[in-house]
Amino acid sequence: MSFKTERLTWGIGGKTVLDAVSLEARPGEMLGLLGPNGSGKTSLLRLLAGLKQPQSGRVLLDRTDLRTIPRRAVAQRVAFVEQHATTNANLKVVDVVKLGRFPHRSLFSGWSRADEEAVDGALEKAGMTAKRNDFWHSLSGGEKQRAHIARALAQTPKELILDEPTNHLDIQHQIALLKLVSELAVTSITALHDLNHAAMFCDRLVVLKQGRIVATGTPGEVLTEELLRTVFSVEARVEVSPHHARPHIHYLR
Ligand SMILES: Nc1ncnc2c1ncn2[C@@H]1O[C@H](COP(=O)(O)OP(=O)(O)OP(=O)(O)O)[C@@H](O)[C@H]1O
Repeated sequence: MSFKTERLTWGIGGKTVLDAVSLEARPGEMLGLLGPNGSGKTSLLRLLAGLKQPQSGRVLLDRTDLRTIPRRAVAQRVAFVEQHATTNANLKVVDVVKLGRFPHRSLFSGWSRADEEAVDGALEKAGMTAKRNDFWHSLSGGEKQRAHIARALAQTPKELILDEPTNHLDIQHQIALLKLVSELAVTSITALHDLNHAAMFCDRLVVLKQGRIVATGTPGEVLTEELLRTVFSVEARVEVSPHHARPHIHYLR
């Protein structure tokens, strides 16, 4: 087991945003989190990362209640790239990525070869090696997003939480990022809006509607024409792609 939630409930201002959400991310899988705008994806990811506390229910990390695990121990294994991640200081890209090593370092340890290798590897995987010495403010939106991904990878997490990570990325980098995440030896939970990308790369999908899970399973099990109509309010035809054998959605005009 990796992440598991048990009847997680959270709300704000009298509104229930997440209603008894129970899910499990299996070790090593890429779990896609889908749902229309406002369905609760970001709220759920923030609960999983321990940035919000549930009003009832709990998050388990390898069978241990997340609330009982020290923050530093969580940070050593869980990396989270938020939807609107910002970095204010005008640091170089490499310095931002180095921040990912922070949870692994003690007060007395120097910068190690392992730290250096983690940073170099993360920059490479995120396609940011050529920009390592560029200043943050000189980056495009997509490059900033990739630098945040690199920082998360430098953390060498066992669990990776990504909130719409392909936002701002051109199509080449969207595909490259999703392929990278699907091939990493980590458990990942990724909120996505592009259902065809989710179908292509995720092992399993969880679909939220108004804070409740309405479907869980493989892309082939979940992405039905009926679900597209009732959850996403679109008419579509779903075929098995002859190219990658996953569902492919044709939206109808
Ligand atoms: N801090 C907050 N204050 C008020 N309302 C909030 C807060 N956080 C979440 N909500 C509300 O909870 C609902 C779910 O929001 P959330 O951001 O989790 O949805 P989402 O599925 O990630 O949406 P999107 O696809 O648009 O990013 C929304 O109606 C949102 O307005």
